[in-house]
Amino acid sequence: MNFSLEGKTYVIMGVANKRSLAWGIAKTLDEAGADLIFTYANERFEKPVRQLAETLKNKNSRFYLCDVTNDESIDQAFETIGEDVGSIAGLAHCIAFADKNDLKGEFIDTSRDGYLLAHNISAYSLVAVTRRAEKLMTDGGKIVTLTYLGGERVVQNYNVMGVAKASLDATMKYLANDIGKKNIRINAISAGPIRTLSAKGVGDFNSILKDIEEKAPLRKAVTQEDVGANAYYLLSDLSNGVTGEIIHVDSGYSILG
Ligand SMILES: CCCCCCc1ccc(Oc2ccc(Oc3cccc(O)n3)cc2)c(O)c1
Repeated sequence: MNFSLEGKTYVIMGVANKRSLAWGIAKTLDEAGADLIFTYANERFEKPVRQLAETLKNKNSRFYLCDVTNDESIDQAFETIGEDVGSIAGLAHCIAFADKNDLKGEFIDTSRDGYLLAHNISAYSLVAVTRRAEKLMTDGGKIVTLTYLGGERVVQNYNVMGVAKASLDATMKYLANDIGKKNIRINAISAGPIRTLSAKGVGDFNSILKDIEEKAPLRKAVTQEDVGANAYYLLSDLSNGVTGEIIHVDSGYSILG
C-alpha cells in the first residue's frame, strides 16, 4: 500500500493565516508530496495564502477565489479547477462562520439571520462544495471537514455554532451515503480547542483550553500538527473503508462525562 501523495492533487478550503487548521492540513499533505489547490473567500485572503504557500516544499500550488455563500462563485471555482488540473484526489473543507454576537450570552437570543448565516456557511457549504468536487473525483476521492464537540453536547457560549456543527455532522453522514457508491469517502475531524483566528470569536475560549490541559486524558491541548496528521490519514488510503465517521482529535476530552 503506497501512502505517498505524490501526483495527487488536493483542494484546501479555508486557510486564513499560519494558525489556521487548514494550514496545518496543507503542510502535512505537502510533506507527503501532494499538489495543493487553495481556495479563499475574498481577495483579502489571496496575498496571505500565496505567501504561506511559498513556504511549502511544492512551489506549484494553485489559488482560486471561492465564496461559499455564492453558488456562482463555487461553480466558477470548480469549473476552473477542473479545466486546470482535470481531477482531484480529495478536499479539505475548513470553513465556518457565525456572527460573534451569537457566540456568547444565551443561545435563546439567536436571531433568524444569525442562525441562517451560521448554517449557510458552516453546514450547507459542505453540500454545495461536495456536489461540485465529486465531479472532479473521477478515480474516487476523500473529503474531510472540521467539526467540534459543541455540536454533540452543550458547550457554554458555542451556541449557534454548536447547532450548525450538529447540522454539519449529519450533513457529512448523509453525503457519505450518497457519494460512497462513487468511491468517495467523507469524514470529519472534531478538533479540541486550538488558538486560531476563528477561536478568537468564541466567548471564554481560554477557560475551555485550560480545562483541556487540566482534565483531558492526555493533559495537553491538541496542535495544528495533530489535526494535519489525522487529515492525512482521512485523505489517504490509510483510512480506506472509513466513511461517515467523526474522529475526535481532542486529547480524549470527549470521553469524559
Ligand atoms: C466555547 C467553545 C470554545 C472552544 C471552541 C473551539 C472552536 C474554535 C474555533 C471554531 O471555528 C469557528 C469558526 C468561525 C467562528 O465564527 C467567528 C469567528 C471569529 C469572528 C466571528 O465574527 N465569527 C467561530 C468558530 C470552532 O468551530 C470551535
